[in-house]
Order: sequence, then C-alpha cells, then structure tokens
Amino acid sequence: MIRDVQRQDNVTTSPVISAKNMSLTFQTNDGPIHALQDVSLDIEKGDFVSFIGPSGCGKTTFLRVMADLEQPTGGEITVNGVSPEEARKARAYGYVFQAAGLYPWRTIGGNIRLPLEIMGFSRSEQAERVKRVLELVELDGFEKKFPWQLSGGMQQRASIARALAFDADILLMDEPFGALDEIVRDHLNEQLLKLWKRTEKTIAFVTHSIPEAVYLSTRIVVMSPRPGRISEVIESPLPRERPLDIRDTQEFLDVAHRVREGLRAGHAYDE
Ligand SMILES: Nc1ncnc2c1ncn2[C@@H]1O[C@H](COP(=O)(O)OP(=O)(O)OP(=O)(O)O)[C@@H](O)[C@H]1O
Repeated sequence: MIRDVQRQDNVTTSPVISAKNMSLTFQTNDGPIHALQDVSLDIEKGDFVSFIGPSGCGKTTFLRVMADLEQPTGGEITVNGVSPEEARKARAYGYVFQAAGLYPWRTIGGNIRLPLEIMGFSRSEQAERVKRVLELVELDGFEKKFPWQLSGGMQQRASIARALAFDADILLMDEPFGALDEIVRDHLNEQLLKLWKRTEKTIAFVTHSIPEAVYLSTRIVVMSPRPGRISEVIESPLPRERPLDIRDTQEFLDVAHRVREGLRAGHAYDE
C-alpha cells in the first residue's frame, strides 16, 4: 500500500536498478561479441521483472552485470543508487542460479548457514535466520536433511532460502525453475509469488517460458539477440493477487500474446 502511494507521487522512490545506455562487449578470439547494446531500464522497488528472449540475447549477462559478476563496457548501471560493486559489498541482493548448487556434504541448514557464517553472524542469529527462511519456502523440518534426500523442486527452494538468508531487498534469479517438470514449476511459481508478496522483495527473473513470465511479473522485458537489446517492456495489467487459474483468463492470454509478438519481432534481427 505504502509502495503504491510512493509510486503515485513519484517523488520519494528512485529505481532500485537503473541501467542507462548500457553495453557489454566480450572480446573473444573470434572477435567481439556484443552481448548487450544500449540497454536502458529502470526497475522500481517491489517490481517483479522478467527477462525473456531467445538464447544468447544477453539475459544472463544483464543479471550478472547487476550482480557485479560482469562489468559493462559502456553506459551506466546503479543498484540501490550505487555501483554494482558497492551494492555487492553491501549485500544488496541474493542470487539464485539455474542449478540449485547446494553442497552435498552439508545439510540443508548447513548450506543456508554457509553465507551467514562467512559474514560472521552469531550462532543464534544464524539459527534464527535459517529457521525463518526455511519457513518462507515451506521447508520447515528439512533443516537436517542432505540435498540428495530432497526432490529437485525442494532443492531449488532450499537455494532460494539460501539467497534470502541475509535478507537482501533484491533477488536476482536466473532460470531457477528451468530444469524442473511443469507441475513442480507451477507449484514453485505459485510459492514464489506468495513469497514476493510477503517479503516485498524486488525480483529480476530470467526465463524462457512465456507463461511463467506472464504469471509472475509486473513487467516483462522482451529482449532480442545480436546485439542483445531490449525490444519491448510490457507492463502487466494483471492484479498482484494471482491464483494459478488466472492463466485461463482472456487478460492473461492477451499479455502472453503480446510477449509472443514481441519475441517474434525481435527475431527479425536474426535475418
Ligand atoms: N564470458 C563470456 N565470454 C564471451 N562471450 C560470452 C561470455 N558470456 C556470454 N557470452 C556471449 O554473450 C551472449 C549473451 O549471452 P547470455 O548468456 O547473456 O545470453 P542468454 O540470453 O542468457 O542466453 P541463454 O538463454 O541461452 O541462457 C552470447 O552470445 C554468449 O555466447
């Protein structure tokens, strides 16, 4: 509610992530690869922004720039008003990868605790945070299990819990559910939306799936390859409250249609 008021008067909020004419060219032995070119985008607090586009259009690179894992070669980007490097040092975000990436020799609790140990949280604070994030992803009771004792979907939820453990306001998610079957993915999408509502995080989410992008997002960024550009930003008219069967509504299908058209138009760059 407060967020909406702030957004209406448009004075108190500055974008959480702001890219201006940003480019990134990789120098390779085969010549330069323009992974991103002249990309401008503002992500506001509490937004759920999905990035969709064909393979190689720069979605992961964009996310990695936000996380200070790559440096742009042109233009500017800020995260929470500062450089990605400063934001990383201030632990502004959690990052969830496509593979859960849990250490097999550590329990679920041990995996979630690892970044907290590195950051020097006290033992009691670690325990309290592990308990809280396990509840958030509905894995209470699994703290002492090992990753191999959990299904793929549960492992991915554990990796989301790990990203949430130090309570960053921003969650960067790179195709976190891409390797899961559709039913599990539906369930995790539903849970992620609930988690987003409860925590009011700002989420940047990479996906290949049109229904997933439309179901989850407040805004959908359609990208096109060679060079990687933003071809369209679609504001979702869907309410924030979204039961899964919203996907059968005409409103949902209309947004999905717009995304598909956007992707098709972007493909013209290929020719
Ligand atoms: N470290 C790197 N060195 C050289 N080229 C790279 C590097 N990382 C990415 N690229 C290239 O940059 C382009 C964008 O890659 P990126 O992984 O961001 O695309 P993507 O849209 O996330 O693709 P996918 O959907 O397949 O994950 C691709 O052509 C890729 O090969």
